[in-house]
Amino acid sequence: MFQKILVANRGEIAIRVMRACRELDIKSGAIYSEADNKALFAMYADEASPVGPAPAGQSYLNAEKIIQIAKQTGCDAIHPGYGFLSENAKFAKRCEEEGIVFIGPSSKVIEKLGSKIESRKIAKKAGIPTVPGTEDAVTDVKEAIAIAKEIGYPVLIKASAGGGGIGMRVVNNEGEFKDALETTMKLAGSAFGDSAVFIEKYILNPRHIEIQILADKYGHIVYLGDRECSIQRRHQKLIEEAPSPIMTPELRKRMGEAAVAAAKAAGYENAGTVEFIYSNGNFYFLEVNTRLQVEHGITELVTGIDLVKQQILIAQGKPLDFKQEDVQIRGHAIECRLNAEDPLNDFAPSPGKIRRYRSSGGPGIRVDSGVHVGYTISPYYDSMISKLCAYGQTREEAIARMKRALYEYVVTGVTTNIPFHKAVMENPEFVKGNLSTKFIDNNNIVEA
Ligand SMILES: Nc1ncc2cc(-c3cccc4ccccc34)c(N3CC[C@@H](N)C3)nc2n1
Ligand SMILES: [Ca+2]
Repeated sequence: MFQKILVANRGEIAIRVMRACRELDIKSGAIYSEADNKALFAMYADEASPVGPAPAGQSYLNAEKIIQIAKQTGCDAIHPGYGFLSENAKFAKRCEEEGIVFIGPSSKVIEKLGSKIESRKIAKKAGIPTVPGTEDAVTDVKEAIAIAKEIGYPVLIKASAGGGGIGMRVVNNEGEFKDALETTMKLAGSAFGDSAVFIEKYILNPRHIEIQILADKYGHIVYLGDRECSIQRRHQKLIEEAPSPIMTPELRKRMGEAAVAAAKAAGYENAGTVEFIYSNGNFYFLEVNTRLQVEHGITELVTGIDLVKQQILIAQGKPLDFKQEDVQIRGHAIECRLNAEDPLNDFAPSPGKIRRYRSSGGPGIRVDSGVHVGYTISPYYDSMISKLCAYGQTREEAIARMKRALYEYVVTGVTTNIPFHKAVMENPEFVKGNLSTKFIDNNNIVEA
């Protein structure tokens, strides 16, 4: 049993992990930067240690300082949350070297799955549908053009070490290729320290559907249903739901088993998400996210399984205490990410001090918030205020509850995207479940 876990993150996810620790009777340690010294998560933990100045590079990304704090405060394990160092193989390896349990997959698996080229090979070998494209990195434009001719334009050039849509470039014809290939390789080199790129057929207007998996240390791997994450802006997810409006028991079984096969082939342990794109009845493997995701709460709502507690139990060497057939998807859950951003200023973060704050409640509502009255949203980090989740027996009930909860939510002092979320909940295409990754582009969402 762990006595104490260091939560190497901030805001709502830090509180989320600390809540799981408290329920498991495990002490929690926080790290906080100078910008977060009055933050809720730092007060919530059993112990809080300053980790450095506000810039993430000097605080939440300072691997050696975090490991030093873990050792000095007697932590057995570190939970990285999402973002920051959560998918950083070097950090996971340093934890392993220092005898501190990294709550997640092994550093080797994080490294392997951090390469999209490697991940595609694993998926293909496991018989999982992948997007038509190249097996390996391409460097030679002639070779790339030959492949593109074979699979047909438009194609995507993707950075193997990329994430969240960074280092992705659409190529519509042969003439564009040379420049697109060179710029994408250069960008990948400078952004990720790895200029390897590969080619995929560009699937137009797909849905973005992902499968949650849990794997213990004894080879038991289960999938915990699906999440639709198509409503995003510049690869920032805004609204997610579980299950996907187009999901059927057969499709869920096919995608779930594909996700488990990929995890098995990769030697996966702990919580992970296998990302797919879906179009015209076909789904294609994209990548594996080797961390707990922001939107994990909607899966917890429809399965009743606490993913963070499962992560901690798995990291302690406990076998899963349930099987695939025990997993039931019941009802429908929607998550709206409430951000301090100004839709009239191109959704730029709108940092500032929260003057009045009252979050929603009542039947079927879950709020994961990291803020409070008087809290200043920092310009140094993401502009998230909270995640508002609404659960219902049906999608219609979940939407009705989300509309009510958005009506109840009061935040003044900063501009928020609550009006955007209200407008989506009223949007006929959304209500019909007609989603795609082009939803925001295709529907001019008039702020309510
Ligand atoms: N071959 C092929 N075709 C269409 C794709 C569509 C996406 C995609 C996924 C989710 C949202 C998007 C928004 C704008 C553009 C693309 C997307 C995509 N992503 C986005 C980030 C990363 N998760 C992979 N890969 C794609 N790959
Ligand atoms: Ca990813």
